[in-house]
Amino acid sequence: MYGSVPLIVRLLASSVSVANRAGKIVRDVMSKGELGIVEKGKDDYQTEADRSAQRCIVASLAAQYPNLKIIGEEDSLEDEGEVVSDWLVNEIDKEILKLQCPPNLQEVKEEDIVVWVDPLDGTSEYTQGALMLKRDPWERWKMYLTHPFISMKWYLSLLQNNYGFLEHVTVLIGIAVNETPVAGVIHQPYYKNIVEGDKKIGRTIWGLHGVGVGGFTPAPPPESIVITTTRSHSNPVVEEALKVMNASKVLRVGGAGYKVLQLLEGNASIYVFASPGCKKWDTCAPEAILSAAGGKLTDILGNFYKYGANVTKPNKTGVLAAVNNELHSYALERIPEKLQETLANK
Ligand SMILES: Nc1ncnc2c1ncn2[C@@H]1O[C@H](COP(=O)(O)O)[C@@H](O)[C@H]1OP(=O)(O)O
Ligand SMILES: [Mg+2]
Repeated sequence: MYGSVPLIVRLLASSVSVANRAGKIVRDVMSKGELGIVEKGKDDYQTEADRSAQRCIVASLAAQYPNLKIIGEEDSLEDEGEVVSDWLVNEIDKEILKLQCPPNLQEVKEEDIVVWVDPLDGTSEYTQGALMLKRDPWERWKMYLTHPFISMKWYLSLLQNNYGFLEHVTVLIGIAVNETPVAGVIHQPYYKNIVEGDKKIGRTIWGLHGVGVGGFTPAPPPESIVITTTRSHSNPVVEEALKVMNASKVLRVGGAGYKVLQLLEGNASIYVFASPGCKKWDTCAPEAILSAAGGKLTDILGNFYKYGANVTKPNKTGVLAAVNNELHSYALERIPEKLQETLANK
């Protein structure tokens, strides 16, 4: 039906609609209250929301674009469980379809593309948010006792943080062409919005190389250096890389998607994470959107990651990102060589 629209624009338009549906699944699982938390590895968890949202995204895109290579965080699920028809999205965002495709992307074919999917980035923030949504203190305490990974100190800090960090949760769909992220979607299921006077929940941010970004209002970086980094996966090397930045403030937030939003919305200047842990599905969509806005996302050594179908999944050498080249160079120059070597040899 939209065959005259170049593939990359159609795929981005479909991804926006699919991410919106996945975001609703994420909220529905939370409302039902049964998260079904499974421990995948150290500090690495999966919930019913991750599983269901991934099924929705992968099945919906595969049905419309059968020759795409799609790689998702929860790929071991591929053949398990049915995809209810209500999760199969065939709508396509009409506003995105109107975008003018840049000449260098007009001939892209499905075979040139890898789609990287993180159905729920910020799983720690999601599960801790669920805990904090239990308004009845006794119910909350009971859930805390069965929750896998929160220390008492952290529990108390969550209580002080106005019931958690659900805005940090995102759904990420990144589109890489010939190994480079060129388009992407970051959906925030818990973003609180006012649209034409009505309260709305959720928003969807997109980016396309050569076109730009949409779904939010970009803002220039803060006047002094503000760093954004992990709140749940820190270690001494991560802290060392923060110290050398000479920052006026450090924003510790969850998820790679939400950290890149901090850069795009002018709340932070640089995203620094000097550790393995992030994977290609965490950074593909954020990198595509950031670079469409004129920014740069690399590893801690200043090298771009590649997003082809056969690359290794972990971003072993960390993340360094900024809204412009100048801030990226500022940060890169400050990372000690020794620290770069430590990560490169991990
Ligand atoms: N040590 C780790 N183990 C598992 N996932 C990690 C680790 N470090 C980072 N991540 C993933 O990278 C994202 C950004 O990290 P952080 O929030 O710590 O800055 C996280 O949301 C998490 O993705 P996910 O939540 O999808 O599992
Ligand atoms: Mg993630």
